[in-house]
Amino acid sequence: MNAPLQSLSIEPITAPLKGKVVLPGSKSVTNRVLLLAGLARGTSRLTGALKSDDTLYMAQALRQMGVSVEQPDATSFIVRSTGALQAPDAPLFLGNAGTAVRFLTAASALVRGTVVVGGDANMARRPIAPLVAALQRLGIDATAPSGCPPVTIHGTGLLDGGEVEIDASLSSQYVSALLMMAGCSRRPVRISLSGPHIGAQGYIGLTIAAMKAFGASVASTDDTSWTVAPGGYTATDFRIEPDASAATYLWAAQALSGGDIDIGFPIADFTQPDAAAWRVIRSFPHMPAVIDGSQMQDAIPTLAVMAMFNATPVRFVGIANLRVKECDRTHALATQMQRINPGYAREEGDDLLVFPDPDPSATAKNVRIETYDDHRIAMSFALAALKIPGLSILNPGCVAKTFPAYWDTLRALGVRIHPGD
Ligand SMILES: O=C(O)C1=C[C@@H](OP(=O)(O)O)[C@@H](O)[C@H](O)C1
Ligand SMILES: C=C(OP(=O)(O)O)C(=O)O
Repeated sequence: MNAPLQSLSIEPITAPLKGKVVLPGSKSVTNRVLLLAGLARGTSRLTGALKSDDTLYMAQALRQMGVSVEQPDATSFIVRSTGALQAPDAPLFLGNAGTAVRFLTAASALVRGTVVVGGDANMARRPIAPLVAALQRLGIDATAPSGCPPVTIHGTGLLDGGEVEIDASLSSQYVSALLMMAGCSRRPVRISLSGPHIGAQGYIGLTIAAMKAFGASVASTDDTSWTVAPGGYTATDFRIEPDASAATYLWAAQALSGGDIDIGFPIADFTQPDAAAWRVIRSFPHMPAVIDGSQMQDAIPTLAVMAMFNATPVRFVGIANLRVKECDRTHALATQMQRINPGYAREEGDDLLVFPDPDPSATAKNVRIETYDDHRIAMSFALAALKIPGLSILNPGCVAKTFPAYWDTLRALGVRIHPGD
């Protein structure tokens, strides 16, 4: 086996980037429909799916719980299930996949027996206490002593229903997890928000749409409470749309290079929240002075790196929970920008301020960008390397979390990328 690459060095582009790319399937949708298919009795064919660390961890966990998950080709899963998840005989290891950990923590309440849900060292620092507390309020025996994974759930195989409040200000995934679990309850479940706000509301819409495709019924009067009817899920065939967060890197590469990149999917057809980033990217090099990232959080690394080349400074607000993603993204972005040029960025409370350099090509430095095992830090700083000479990206393999073909996709557009030391 080859040792993982230490770094990739990227040459600045000398011409606009042009061409057609194939985007990976949506991580968010793939992990929702994998779980829903696992909770549905019968056979579901999922096409357009993402095959990456995050979704393969989900698929493997479902197999451990008695679901058959086959991979007939590079973008499909065939899921066969009895509709009931069984207790696995070993802990579920889910890497740093937030969706898989949160969704399976709640779904494990439907299992008769014990499930331990955990991941890697980074995941062991990502908060899950609000979700565990909500499960406890529903009468489920769930514990996470550190407030982060691993979580141990002792289920009875039956969920009674009821009402539960949850503070989802740290992660909307807690609500999505409860909603999907609630579809398999014996009586209706009402979920309402107790916290001041929810990070990315659009992800709740994505969850409800996927649940409805699998036959569930969800009612909501506003954006703060939902009632899920009992009845379980019906197996179905589902076409997964491309990943909007992945699209942001290509949109940015197009804007930064003045190029023309065809992502093969109409922007208006995306249902994921990060598609909203397109409007900001399109405004480059006149991005707004203040960008609210609350509803497009995964696009912020892309937008922040673009802001290094904007005509005017940009302040990113509404990004407090970027600090509890794969790494503290606000700190990672500021620190790596400052290593390129100390004046590039500043953290102010939870805001990130980016100050463009009027002549970035003169910034030539030999900077090896630390990526903190975070795919989005690696993918976004690759965009900076298109403009600034001398940058290399450490641990480039971390893009496998959601976009394993990222480097090949850039190469196919003409970007010159070489193994570093
Ligand atoms: O529900 C989802 O699919 C996601 C929700 C967001 O996380 P939070 O809800 O934790 O902010 C996002 O950052 C993540 O990549 C995917
Ligand atoms: C935050 C992310 O992932 P997750 O929470 O699903 O691990 C992401 O993909 O940017």
